Amino acid sequence: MRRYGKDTDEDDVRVRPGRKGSRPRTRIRPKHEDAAEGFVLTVDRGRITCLVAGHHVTAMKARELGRKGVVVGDRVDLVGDMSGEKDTLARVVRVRERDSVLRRTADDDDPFERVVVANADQLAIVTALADPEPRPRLIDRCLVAAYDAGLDPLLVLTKADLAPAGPLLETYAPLDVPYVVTSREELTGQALDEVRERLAGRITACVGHSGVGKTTLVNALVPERARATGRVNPVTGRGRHTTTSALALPLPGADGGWVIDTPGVRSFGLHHVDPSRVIHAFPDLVPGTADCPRACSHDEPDCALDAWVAEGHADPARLYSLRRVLATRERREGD
Ligand SMILES: Nc1nc2c(ncn2[C@@H]2O[C@H](COP(=O)(O)OP(=O)(O)OP(=O)(O)O)[C@@H](O)[C@H]2O)c(=O)[nH]1
Ligand SMILES: [Zn+2]
Repeated sequence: MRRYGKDTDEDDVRVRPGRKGSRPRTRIRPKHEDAAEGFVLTVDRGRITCLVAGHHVTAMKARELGRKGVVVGDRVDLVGDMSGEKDTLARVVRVRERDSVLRRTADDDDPFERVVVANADQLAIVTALADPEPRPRLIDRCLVAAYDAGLDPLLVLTKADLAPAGPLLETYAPLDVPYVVTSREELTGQALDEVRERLAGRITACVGHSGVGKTTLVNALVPERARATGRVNPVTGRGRHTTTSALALPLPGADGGWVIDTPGVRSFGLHHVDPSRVIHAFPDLVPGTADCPRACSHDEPDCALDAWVAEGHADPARLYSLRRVLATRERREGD
């Protein structure tokens, strides 16, 4: 049977002369069953670089995705030109369900959330011990963001050649946050191995204030980075203050894993954070909230935790630390 027989009203179809090989458009949208799976490495001005079957493919968002964002760490389905050759573009047609979302707002009054990274399971909070001076409130805010997103925090204290780590670590001891201390000189030796161990097999987002040595650290972890960045983002020289968009880099080694470098943050807005999720990062204190008033922020006079801790059920330093990180949700000058 001929599909476009003369006896149908196809006569009404005007075929433009000179358009060889043009076919009438089908109204049925393809279901993209043949879509390939990709992992988003970076997003730069609408260009999405994905890892697809071992090579880099540049893609755009398909219109059917609407306003749904695509961020680094997303697992996506792609169709179109998957050759990865220069000037080719594929289309991202689906974003798979995310295991986690790390969000931030530009500041606390800003209701507009930005998803920074998807699917990470660890947040490395990179802080220099000097130059720039450590900012405990920024660390606390990153901790809250990690707790809220369900990521395991990891403190990475850099520039140990400039100042000792002791005082800062004392502040964080009651929080039981794992940490590593590094300095540039050690980035070939044991400190680096320690970082590697912590990162192996995981998807780790790195955040930190600009200039703390995040890029230096990531470059040490991923020696092929220069090549990788050259391929992913030729514009970026990756010198000082040049990290402009988040970038996922594969960790060498048998366990694999990803490290995601993010642009330096000056602040970490926490408009979106729900205190009832933060308490779950303090499982030892959770039983003490049984008698709290409804929707207790655990940072208010009626909070039942004070009495419970006073009865000896938990270390007061833990409650103090919870309160301290919760208090960082309130904005202060310089955050
Ligand atoms: N003394 C000392 N300097 C370091 C160390 N690590 C990095 N630096 C220096 O600190 C400066 C900033 O390092 P980067 O790695 O570019 O910092 P960054 O955090 O990636 O900065 P952004 O790209 O702005 O986010 C550079 O001049 C580094 O050479 C260290 O362990 N000790
Ligand atoms: Zn409470």
